Amino acid sequence: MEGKEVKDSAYLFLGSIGPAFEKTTLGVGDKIALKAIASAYRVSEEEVKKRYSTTGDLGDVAFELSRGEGKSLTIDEVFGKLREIKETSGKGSQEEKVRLLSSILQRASPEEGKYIVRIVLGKLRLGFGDQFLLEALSLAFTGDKKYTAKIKESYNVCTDIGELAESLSEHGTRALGRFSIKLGRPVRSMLAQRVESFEEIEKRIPGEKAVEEKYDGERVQIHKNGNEIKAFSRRLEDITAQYPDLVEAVRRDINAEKIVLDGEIIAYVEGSKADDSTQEFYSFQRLMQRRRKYEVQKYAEIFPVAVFFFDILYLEGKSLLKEPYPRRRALLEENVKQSEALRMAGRIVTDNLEEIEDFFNKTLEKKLEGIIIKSMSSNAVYEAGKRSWFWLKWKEEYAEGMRETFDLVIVGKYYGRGKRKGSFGALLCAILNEEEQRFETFTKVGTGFTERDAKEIDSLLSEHIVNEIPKNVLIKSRMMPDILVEPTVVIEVLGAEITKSPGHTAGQGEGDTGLALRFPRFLRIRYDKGPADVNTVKEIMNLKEGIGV
Ligand SMILES: Nc1ncnc2c1ncn2[C@@H]1O[C@H](COP(=O)(O)OP(=O)(O)OP(=O)(O)O)[C@@H](O)[C@H]1O
Repeated sequence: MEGKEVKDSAYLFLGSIGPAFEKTTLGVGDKIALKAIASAYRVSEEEVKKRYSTTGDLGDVAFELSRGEGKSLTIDEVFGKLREIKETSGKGSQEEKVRLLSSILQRASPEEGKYIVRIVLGKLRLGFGDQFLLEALSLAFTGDKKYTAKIKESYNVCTDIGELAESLSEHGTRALGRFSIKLGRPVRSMLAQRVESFEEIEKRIPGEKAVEEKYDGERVQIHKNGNEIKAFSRRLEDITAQYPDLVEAVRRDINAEKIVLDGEIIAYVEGSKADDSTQEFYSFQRLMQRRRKYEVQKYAEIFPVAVFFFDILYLEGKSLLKEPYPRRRALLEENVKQSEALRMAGRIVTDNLEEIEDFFNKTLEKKLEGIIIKSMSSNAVYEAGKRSWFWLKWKEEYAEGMRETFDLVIVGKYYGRGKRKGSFGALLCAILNEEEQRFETFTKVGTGFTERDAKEIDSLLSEHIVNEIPKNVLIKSRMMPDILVEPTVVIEVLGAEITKSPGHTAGQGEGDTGLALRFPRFLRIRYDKGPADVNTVKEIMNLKEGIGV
């Protein structure tokens, strides 16, 4: 077998007549298949129905009814006929599909008839999937199974199984590693590894890293080739028809002629009033309302979406898969003109874990899921189809390992930054060191407040503002808040994890690192408690040992 025959049979093995990203359904349902079987084997439709109700598989029915009259078919014949069936459309197409299917069944052996019926119905179950086929290709065209992993790597980039098989049959192992991204043929998405603890982030990606907002929607790879725009899902399906609004936005606002962008589609509305800096991210369920065949336009208006781009894979004829992430991000920024529907994933670049924590807390405030941490290293290429250590994911639920509440006293306040400038930012909170009789900072709380809470806290604090750090408070200069207050107001906070931190002073003794509470969330003001009633350093140390953090 060679060339085109290899290509076509690779598709057929996977029960299709083309690559996953092309629309290959034949438009044949049970009704058409039933009629074709009846006509091919000259039995009544009733007879076919009866047998179908006992076997539950029209392929088996064809096998039973076939009298073995047909000679063997060639791959070329089968493939050609199936393509013809697919392309028949319009008036009278149902009858034509019946006729075409019937004619090929007449010429098929019983076994062939069985599989042809299953393929046209999209129900081929050979009991093996892509992986098995890749192994078979390795054995057939390199003489050894050991190349399967390498073939799989190529398959992540060349997702057209037919093209891959054909190329292997012609060039053997020389075909490997030669594939690149091509317009109209999506590569498999790069995925992120999960880390088990916040510290692991630093271990996996030491030093400077990018931290991006993580959107919970639908992964999308957009291919623009002049006026032709296509959108592919993570499973490589063509989802262009579902998002006419995004297609239009790409046509209008992306100037590059040939470009491939990677991002996440999310149900989203930008704050509409001038003074409104809010962004509204909606649930995944809401986005799924857009997954429909009919009334697409109407639903596009009811459920507006935006795509948040975080990568660029191809630009004007050149693959960017081997370019490092910082370079790709720079090119992405150059080529995406932001609009309401086309956005860039929000991010910071930092080597400071506390900043990452702050950024994470802010993403939760926006009702996002978490963060993706990305390596800035020069070898951080786009690893198509891989769960890569160049990308780490950290979600709220990972931080929920420990959930305890703490009573803390407020010693300072930070203003909001950026868009939230001047407004309520975060509170610097402390616990009591009984031995030293002072308050030592333990965490910075920036989430969980309603607008009313924020106002109430502001008014309570207003009476206690001071110009210098009070004598009974220990704050590191790097944590200096915008406003200092006497330790008076007590709040209850939910926290996830106690860790060592160079920024906080709680229990630091002679050393330089104190204890800190990670992922704090404001619960309520404790009017009933005074500063002497807050948690003590001793209690926190016991708790830390008790839970073995
Ligand atoms: N800024 C971003 N960078 C990379 N991926 C992002 C980003 N924002 C959202 N994502 C999405 O987050 C997904 C990973 O998160 P999550 O663990 O929630 O998804 P999953 O489907 O459960 O796992 P995975 O996709 O890693 O198999 C990515 O596949 C991608 O679709």
